[in-house]
Amino acid sequence: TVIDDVADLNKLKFDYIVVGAGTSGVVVANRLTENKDISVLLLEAGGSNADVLDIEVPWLCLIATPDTAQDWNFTTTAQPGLNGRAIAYPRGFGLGGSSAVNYMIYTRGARDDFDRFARVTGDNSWSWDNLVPYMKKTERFSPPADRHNTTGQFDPSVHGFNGINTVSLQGFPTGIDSRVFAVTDELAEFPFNLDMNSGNTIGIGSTQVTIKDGVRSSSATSYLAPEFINRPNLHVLLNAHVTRVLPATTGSFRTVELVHGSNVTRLTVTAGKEVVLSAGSIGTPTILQHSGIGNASFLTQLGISPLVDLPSVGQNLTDHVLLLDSWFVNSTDTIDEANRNATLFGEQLAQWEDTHTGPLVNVAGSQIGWLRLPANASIFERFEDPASGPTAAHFEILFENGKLGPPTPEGTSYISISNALVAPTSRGFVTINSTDPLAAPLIHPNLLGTEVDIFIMREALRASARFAAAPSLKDYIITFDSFDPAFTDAQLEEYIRANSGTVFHPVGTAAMSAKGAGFGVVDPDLAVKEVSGLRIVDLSVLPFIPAAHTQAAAYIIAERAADIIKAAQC
Ligand SMILES: Cc1cc2nc3c(=O)[nH]c(=O)nc-3n(C[C@H](O)[C@H](O)[C@H](O)COP(=O)(O)OP(=O)(O)OC[C@H]3O[C@@H](n4cnc5c(N)ncnc54)[C@H](O)[C@@H]3O)c2cc1C
Repeated sequence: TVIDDVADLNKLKFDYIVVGAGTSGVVVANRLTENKDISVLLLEAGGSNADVLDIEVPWLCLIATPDTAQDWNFTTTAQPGLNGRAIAYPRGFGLGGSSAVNYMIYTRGARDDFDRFARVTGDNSWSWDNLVPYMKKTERFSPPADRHNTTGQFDPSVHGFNGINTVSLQGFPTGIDSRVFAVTDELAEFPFNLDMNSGNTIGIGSTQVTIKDGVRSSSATSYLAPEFINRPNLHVLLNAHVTRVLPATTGSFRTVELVHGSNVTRLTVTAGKEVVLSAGSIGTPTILQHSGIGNASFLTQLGISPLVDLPSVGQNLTDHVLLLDSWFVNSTDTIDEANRNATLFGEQLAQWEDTHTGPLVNVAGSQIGWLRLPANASIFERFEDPASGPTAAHFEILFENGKLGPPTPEGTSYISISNALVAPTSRGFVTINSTDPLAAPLIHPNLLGTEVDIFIMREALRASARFAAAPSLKDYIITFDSFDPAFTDAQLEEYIRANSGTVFHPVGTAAMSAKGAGFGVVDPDLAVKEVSGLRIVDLSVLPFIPAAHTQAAAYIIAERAADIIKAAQC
């Protein structure tokens, strides 16, 4: 039930307060309110996001951020690894959080990623095998928008078909599909992978997406569908920017302070049992630091009384790096024409509005793949392999039937063969910079901050160039557009630093560690160390970044967290 009058906050009692109605927070609020005797208040800084076309139409995700009403509109600090550029750092603002603005690619990650979580936290319940039930529980694997025959495009045995969030395959064929798959037969370094969500990610396969019948499926449209949001024991307050958590009694942080809408008066509300922070990898450490939970000497310098000295808060920010690359092709059957021809695009949008079919039901990335450096790569002579294990990639390769970005000149057509660095060794931070809790924090993802990261990116581009030279693409690709495959190491590095950005996957800023470890922010049960009444459930808790697009991890962790919280009720 959406609370219309903020004065009602005083009249109601809440067992739990969940801060942030994003990907993870909504899952927790949904699962806890399955028990009608449990009352939950879900607080979201943004609005409802209902009926926003750029959110609903899959292809339009490309313009849903940055600099929009459903984005926090953050900017990073100047990034040394990007030649000093500061870049936009989108985060979803409003119901669904980042799941309402993301690009919908759905990848769980590698078996080794989760097994590493189990290893570093000393808690085997975070292992892949123990999380598979939650992977299936969240997922309703469904037919694609065009109802095409999906045999041979995924492995049904690894999926869930009765969950809440829809996962499907892309729903419109593209002109490059058969060529990309043909290359997996031609070049051994690019194997075919029937289902990258099986635990073994390595290889190239069909992209799985959170799209239901041609429309985005976010945590807001799935876990907050009418039958859930209308539960009498689930109370949702929109436009509620949480400023701090406060100790209700010494050490028990069950009180939340917030401002509502444009009213600057700070309100407080107290949970009977627990507060769950699900404000994401930027929001959660920001709230903690304003609350005096963080590096005590840093907070003192800033003028905030430290209440709990947890120096890991806001540290360990880890993100993936994306570089879009294109090649000229001799076809007109690409997205480039609709990108520059308003009439054609209008027809596609009309088709989507009529039937939720057509090219706009797709998202960028007709196929994706996950690849590793060779075991004898020279970088491993001096540095440890940063990947979690053999099922996890060092870099991703993403294909699209045309060039992404602004319209291209008349008569030009492209294929994109892009790359992401998915085993980064760089670590950055999120820190507050002012005592004003409404001020944006400093965000330093430290993209391409290490020699290992630039090495992996260079080799990823070289792999893309080898892909582009495969027999099935030889007559299709005319020449390079973005970078010359003959570039030297130095030229490639210069090109990468000048053109890379984020894949929007920040994690790790309130990381889990073993109970009693002298670092980290939460224990393996996601309870904040050294306090009571406060848990964190969002991607800030990940100690390492999975080699995958990260939304699936948010759903999986939140499903398990809900069970942890329920078990603690008794
Ligand atoms: C543009 C973009 C594209 C992406 N593409 C993909 C993709 O294709 N595939 C994929 O897997 N992942 C993708 N991601 C990443 C993925 O969406 C996120 O990793 C994931 O959704 C994060 O979940 P979360 O629960 O940690 O945080 P979020 O979903 O961001 O939720 C945090 C919520 O907390 C709210 N909040 C924050 N601070 C406060 C406060 N002080 N008070 C009240 N509320 C607050 C926010 O408004 C938000 O609703 C993308 C992300 C973006 C931004």
